Amino acid sequence: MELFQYMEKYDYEQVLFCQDKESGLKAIIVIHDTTLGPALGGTRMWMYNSEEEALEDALRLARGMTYKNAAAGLNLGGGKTVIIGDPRKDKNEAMFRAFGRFIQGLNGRYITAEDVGTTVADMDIIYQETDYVTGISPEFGSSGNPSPATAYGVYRGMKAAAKEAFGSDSLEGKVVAVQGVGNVAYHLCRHLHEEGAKLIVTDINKEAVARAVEEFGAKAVDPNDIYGVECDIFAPCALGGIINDQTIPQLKAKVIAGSANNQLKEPRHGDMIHEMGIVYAPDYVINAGGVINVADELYGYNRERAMKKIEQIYDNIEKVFAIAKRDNIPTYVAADRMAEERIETMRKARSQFLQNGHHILSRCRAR
Ligand SMILES: NC(=O)C1=CN([C@@H]2O[C@H](COP(=O)(O)OP(=O)(O)OC[C@H]3O[C@@H](n4cnc5c(N)ncnc54)[C@H](O)[C@@H]3O)[C@@H](O)[C@H]2O)C=CC1
Ligand SMILES: CC(C)CC(=O)C(=O)O
Repeated sequence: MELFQYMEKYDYEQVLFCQDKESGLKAIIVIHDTTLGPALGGTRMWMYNSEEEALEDALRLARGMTYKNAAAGLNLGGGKTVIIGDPRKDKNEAMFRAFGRFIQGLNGRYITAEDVGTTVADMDIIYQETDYVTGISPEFGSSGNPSPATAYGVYRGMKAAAKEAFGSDSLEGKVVAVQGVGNVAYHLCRHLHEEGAKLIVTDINKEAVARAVEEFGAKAVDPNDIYGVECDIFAPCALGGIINDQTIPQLKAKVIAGSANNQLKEPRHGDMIHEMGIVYAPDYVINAGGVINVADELYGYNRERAMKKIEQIYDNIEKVFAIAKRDNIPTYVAADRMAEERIETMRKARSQFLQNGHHILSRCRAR
């Protein structure tokens, strides 16, 4: 990849490669856009096959956060980190301390949180080195693990998508196929089970599957079979790129609504599902519950206030569907339009000069 060419094409601000030999830290922090405020996005730890693959993931995820934060109405820009390594084997305290120091060096331009492969305990270690971390333990006045909040937002957004597809937002009796039953999807399955939905689940982790089968009466299928199962709703809750040339022909669902980031492998796959009449709830709009929850920490965390905002994901998804209908475009394009309009409006609103704490006249600065 020609990095600068790619950065120019999608308007990335900054890419930071962080290395610490002693702890084995190899991290890539990407700040995509800070028009709306500091870049906030989680840290993913994953066993990437190559540095190129890690960089591509970080770049895509960071840009997704710009759109997610804008569409959710947050005064935050977009960024993300990936750490190269196996979260089950390669973590150590020094690694997250070193990483925390790199974040502190950015002086608030980037704020982190959990993502796939990182936990509240990891964030607590990072917190020892930097203020710019959210989703730490509640005893520090923080919001804790963002996954239940993300799950609640996905549940609300799924109801809005069901209303669009089936004429009612009730999920009772609906068959939902869930791919990946990790941190977010476990809580999502709980909401769905409580409402009377029927669950089909898969995961590469057998224990995660067994828990969903036991607690929610879910039916388990092999990971490769989840795309083609008979269901009303497909909920991708594992990794990205799963709506692609191979999986689309298998899909039987009328709705796609799940927590995974970057679900469409390429934009054209969004066009394909649109043409098939599938109602797609754009990933970064429906999965914003976690970031809305951690962002509330910037004001002094208040769970009630955060949950009220997460409820509104239902309305945000409806707004996206309305734009898509108005402009006769696929929902993923409508979501981009909604996010981009907000960023542009705010960019213009902020174009006037504002003296930011420092007096511009040197004789006044001295006082
Ligand atoms: N945790 C959060 O608050 C948020 C998570 N997301 C996204 O939601 C997705 C899930 O996140 P978490 O639940 O936090 O991660 P997680 O790591 O707890 O869960 C992901 C699950 O997917 C499984 N998985 C991985 N590859 C799979 C495959 N090919 N087939 C079936 N299962 C597979 C894993 O074994 C794991 O159980 C990710 O894409 C993440 O970026 C988005 C917004 C917020
Ligand atoms: C997990 C969130 C707190 C932030 C994030 O990285 C996301 O929404 O993908």
